[in-house]
Amino acid sequence: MKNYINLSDIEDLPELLEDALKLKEHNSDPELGKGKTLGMLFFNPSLRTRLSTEKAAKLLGMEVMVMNVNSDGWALEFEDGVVMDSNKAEHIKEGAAVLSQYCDIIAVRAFPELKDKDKDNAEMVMNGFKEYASVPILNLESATGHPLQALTDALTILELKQVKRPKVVLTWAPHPRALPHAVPNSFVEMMQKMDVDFTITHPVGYELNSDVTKDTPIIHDQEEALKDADFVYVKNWSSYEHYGDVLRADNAWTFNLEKLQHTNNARVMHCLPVRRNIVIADEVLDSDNSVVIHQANNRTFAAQAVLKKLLKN
Ligand SMILES: NCCC[C@H](NC(=O)CCC(=O)O)C(=O)O
Ligand SMILES: NC(=O)OP(=O)(O)O
Repeated sequence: MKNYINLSDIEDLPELLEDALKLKEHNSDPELGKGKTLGMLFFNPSLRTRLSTEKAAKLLGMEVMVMNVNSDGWALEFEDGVVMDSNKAEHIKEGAAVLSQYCDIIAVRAFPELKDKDKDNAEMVMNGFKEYASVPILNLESATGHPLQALTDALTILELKQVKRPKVVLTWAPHPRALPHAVPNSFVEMMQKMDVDFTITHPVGYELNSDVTKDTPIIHDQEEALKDADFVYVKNWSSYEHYGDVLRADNAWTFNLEKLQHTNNARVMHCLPVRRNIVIADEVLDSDNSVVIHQANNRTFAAQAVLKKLLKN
């Protein structure tokens, strides 16, 4: 694997998932990354991604360097050919090339601004690193995708499913802030690759990018969509059509016990962090149906399997 920026970078998904499961049981490669350095750059906050990826790298024997770019680094310019007379002191051309001298893999988190759809879809930060770095790039959640999260989610469903082809429902839930589409996009793309019966449910106006959802069934009646679900993935996202807008903030779509009762005693998933009693009710998060901590634990092994692939490149 040259980079892990999109799910399309995965060459053999079943093999990658199998390796992650094996690594969870037994750390078979504690020396593979010896003498190699992972550099992680964060343009946005993180708990799980930062710590699970660092842990994964260390389980492979790697050294890890972490930088919060906004607070610690020079502001980076990504536009080509500009006169750099603004507050941006360093161009991605030098920035990525210099980092490539110190790091064997560069990992980057850069959320969208949710103001200009075309700009966010252009993935300027991730693509800037890809173009000007000479080492593999690992996406730690970009404007449009969170492929490490999606790999974790696939791993979690694979481990916990009780029937060969479970019914999986992605349901929108409310949130006070405008959130990105990265997590639902990557989850949708991952479910399309897996042997699951997959449905998306959200209020009218919250359609995701149709280039992502393709022919996945979308049902606007949440109760109907949840019927017989084995897994429910709860997530907020802002409007894609009315780009970045929060169209509604009422609690009619909050995932609570009443919603759970429409399902087949479903396992409830969320990437975290989750706003309790807005996105998911306490009664669900504190129940045995919630697998959010199991999911967060799997982040380490998904990251480890991907880092192995990048190291072997
Ligand atoms: N990395 C996991 C999710 C990150 C982000 N959530 C957030 O920003 C939530 C922040 C808040 O609750 O204020 C998202 O939805 O893409
Ligand atoms: N799920 C996830 O990516 O969490 P963090 O934002 O805390 O890294």
